[in-house]
Amino acid sequence: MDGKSATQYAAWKKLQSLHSSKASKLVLKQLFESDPERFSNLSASFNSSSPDVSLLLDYSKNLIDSEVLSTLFDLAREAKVEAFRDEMFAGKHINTSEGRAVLHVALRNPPADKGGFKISEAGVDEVHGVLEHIKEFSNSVRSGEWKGYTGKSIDTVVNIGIGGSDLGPVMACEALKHYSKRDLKMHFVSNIDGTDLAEVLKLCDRETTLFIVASKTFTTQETITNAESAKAWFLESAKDQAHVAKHFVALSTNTKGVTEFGISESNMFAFWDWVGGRYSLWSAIGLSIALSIGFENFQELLNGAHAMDKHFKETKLEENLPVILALVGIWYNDFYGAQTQALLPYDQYLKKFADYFQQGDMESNGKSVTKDGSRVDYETGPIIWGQSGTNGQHAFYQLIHQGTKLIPCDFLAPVETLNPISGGKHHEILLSNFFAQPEALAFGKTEEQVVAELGPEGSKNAALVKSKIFEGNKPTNSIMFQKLTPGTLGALVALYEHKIHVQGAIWGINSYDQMGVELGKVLAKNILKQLGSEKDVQGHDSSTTGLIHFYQKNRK
Ligand SMILES: O=P(O)(O)OC[C@H]1O[C@H](O)[C@H](O)[C@@H](O)[C@@H]1O
Repeated sequence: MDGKSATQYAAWKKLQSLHSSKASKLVLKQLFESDPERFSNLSASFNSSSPDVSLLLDYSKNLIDSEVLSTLFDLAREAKVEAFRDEMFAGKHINTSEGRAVLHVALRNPPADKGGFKISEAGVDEVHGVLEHIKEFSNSVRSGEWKGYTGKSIDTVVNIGIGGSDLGPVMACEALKHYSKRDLKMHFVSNIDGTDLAEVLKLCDRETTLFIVASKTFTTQETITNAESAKAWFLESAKDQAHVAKHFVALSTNTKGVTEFGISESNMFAFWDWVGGRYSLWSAIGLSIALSIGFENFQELLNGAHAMDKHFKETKLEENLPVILALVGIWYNDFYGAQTQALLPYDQYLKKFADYFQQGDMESNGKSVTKDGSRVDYETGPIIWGQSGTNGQHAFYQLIHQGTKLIPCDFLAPVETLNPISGGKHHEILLSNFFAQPEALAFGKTEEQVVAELGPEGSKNAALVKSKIFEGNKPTNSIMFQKLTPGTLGALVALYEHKIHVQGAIWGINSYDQMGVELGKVLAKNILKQLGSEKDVQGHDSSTTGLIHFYQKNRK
């Protein structure tokens, strides 16, 4: 914490020596054989006041024993994870490079008289007012009361935003489609590539479309350009600028930018600089989610996240789900040299979950200097990737099972499906795969088993035998939840948010800035200016100049 290099911790050094002395002995098959209670010893649960919102985390299929695990918890204590967590909840400005608090937890915090945490920071007392605004507005659009410029109700919503102003709403709208108002079509435009907007506009009617311009800063080139083009498209038939008020709303912290764009303050949903873009789906940025699933469901999403916040804040480290995920992740990331972490939800509604946490995790913990500016001499944030099961099985699981890389995987699945078609047959098949894959990864298939299967004749082909061996001992976490409700989704997202927080705390980095996205933006602005100029491009290396010349020569 506070910029301390993780390698200085005694527990870190002990983990290094445990890895050197034990790694080859941490064999899942033997670990399970030697401890019949391994599952109950190495699983933990999260429960909330809502019976539907609960999670089981089975972390027994990890390359850990009690000594490794207790040393990992020692590391968390030495890195003062609990104090750092409490500082976040108290509103301390833990985003030190930008001098900001980090308070996405305040966005889902109930009022203090209803059991909420006490958080003192400017703007926190405005949270419930903005939620009220979201409620009124989403109710009026959903009921048909909100009318477009020709008096028709809204039937299409286009969210224009990128990064955190896109990925959260996209992921949550997809995840909660079951609860959505089907006659309100939702579209998301993010890319500056004109194709993104052009293809969506083909599906829209100017009289019945609502555009949500979502941008924390309201300066993001992609979003402002897309929003301007959408406004021009709208005005082609609406003509009168005054009609914009019926069809454009903004979600932002930048009132000046919003009003300059031509959206009145009354059509603006505010949030605050202590909400990071990748942590903003709980804020006004979630307006499209509230429009899609209704405000009550949106509130349930917040409640589920708050329940996880309470769990994270109040549960001892050894039973604390985000802490366990974080520590197990560090064990592979920093001691086994694993580069990536796969998120594999066995729930089609969660197909965007890994995409969402690519930004959540990689923008947060993709850092190489500690908070005090020292270069780290260990690995920080993992590469996050994945897709929904069983599709992934037929694409990339081969490499996880038999490739040369160690890929820790998190498997997630609901006990109950929201679509029990064909008498529940699909879900049983889905879950049988969810159970089978971690089992196969952990225990593999030995040469003896392959030989027995192939028989004496088939086994004469030694290469074939080798190709059919599964070494096993591949680590996984399995997370089960009752069914994908808004509350469950809230809890799951908050679980991974806090995992990221704990890892960042141990690595001593600032998980809450994103300076690494700036350089490319600045260079692109400069090149854009040069592309429009008569003069030859200046100041680039020969590769960049060559590419620009190629483009200039061939553009029509
Ligand atoms: O919401 P905006 O201000 O438009 O920002 C959109 C995105 O811009 C940048 O890429 C940041 O790195 C992201 O964290 C942010 O979510």
